[in-house]
Amino acid sequence: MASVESQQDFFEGTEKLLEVWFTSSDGTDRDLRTIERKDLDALLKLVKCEIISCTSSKEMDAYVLSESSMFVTKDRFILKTCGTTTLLAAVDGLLKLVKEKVGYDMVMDIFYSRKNFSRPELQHGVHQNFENEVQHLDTLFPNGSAYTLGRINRDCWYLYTLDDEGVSHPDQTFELLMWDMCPEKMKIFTKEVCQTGPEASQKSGIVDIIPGMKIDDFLFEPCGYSMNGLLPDGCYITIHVTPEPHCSYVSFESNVPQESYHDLIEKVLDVFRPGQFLMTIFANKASIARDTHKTLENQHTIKGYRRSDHQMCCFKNYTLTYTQFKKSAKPTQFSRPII
Ligand SMILES: C[S@+](CC[C@H](N)C(=O)[O-])C[C@H]1O[C@@H](n2cnc3c(N)ncnc32)[C@H](O)[C@@H]1O
Repeated sequence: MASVESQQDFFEGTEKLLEVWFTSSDGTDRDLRTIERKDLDALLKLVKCEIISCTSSKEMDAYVLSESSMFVTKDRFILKTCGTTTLLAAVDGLLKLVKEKVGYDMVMDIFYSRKNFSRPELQHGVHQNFENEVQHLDTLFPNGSAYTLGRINRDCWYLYTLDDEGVSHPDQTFELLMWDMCPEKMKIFTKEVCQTGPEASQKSGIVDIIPGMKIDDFLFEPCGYSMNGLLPDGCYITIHVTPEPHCSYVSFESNVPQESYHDLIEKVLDVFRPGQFLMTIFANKASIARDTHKTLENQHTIKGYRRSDHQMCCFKNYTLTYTQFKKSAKPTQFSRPII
């Protein structure tokens, strides 16, 4: 069996994340889950990934993919893919498929986002830079808006959205993207330490992040881990781990509504112990998370981490907080000698 250290191939853990909300002009009741499996497989072929497994709750079908995850509800489609997948190659096909097979004729809202890649030159087509991704999306959505948050010469996060009135019922998305991971924690997500996804979920403490989840987890050979966790009322969490020390990365995403994400953040940090992380919280006006940005504004430290960046954006219907933290072991040097 190859060891993790010997696997020197670079893997881009950073995901491309697409969320599309659909509606119909005639108000008829429709359901994206009526799309047939063969059509989903064909769509994912365009992205260069495939379905590994599927679990369902009353409100959603959740798929673990060879490169991350996909979630399908009545009116929302989420596709999250990592590596060198070509996610945006599927958007046009998705819109046509949904119109033809489901009958939705309108996009209510779209969110495309990602962190900056470690090795953008390895990406294919439009994914090598955000400007090209935006140009591509602009051909499909005449009213799209594109943003960059964070430091454009360091770590940043890109967003494309419609900035319309959009989704009116409570909606929120919380993401923690982590890198420079603790090597000991990462070992758990290798076949040297665990044999299966469930063993890795148990040993790492992932099962305890939110008790009572219906978990679908997978441990890759020789390393790498993906999971979807389903909760009541259409809530989910999804976690993806790239444990290779030279490119370690973990993502956590959830739509659980919380007035404060403080406890959840601490639990996730305890499980993974990243060197650095960035966090985004989207909440619309109807969400109980709509005021989290107020608490986060004054939060300069979290459990041994110090804030390095913080921004807040107000869209028509959503507020978005972007914030970045680093392990605060070394004091920050405020001045530099002139050389
Ligand atoms: C699919 S997973 C999770 C990726 C995720 N976006 C993340 O947060 O890191 C990627 C990890 O699994 C490993 N892996 C092993 N076999 C793989 C395969 N067939 N496809 C994708 N990743 C694989 C990669 O080397 C990497 O460590």
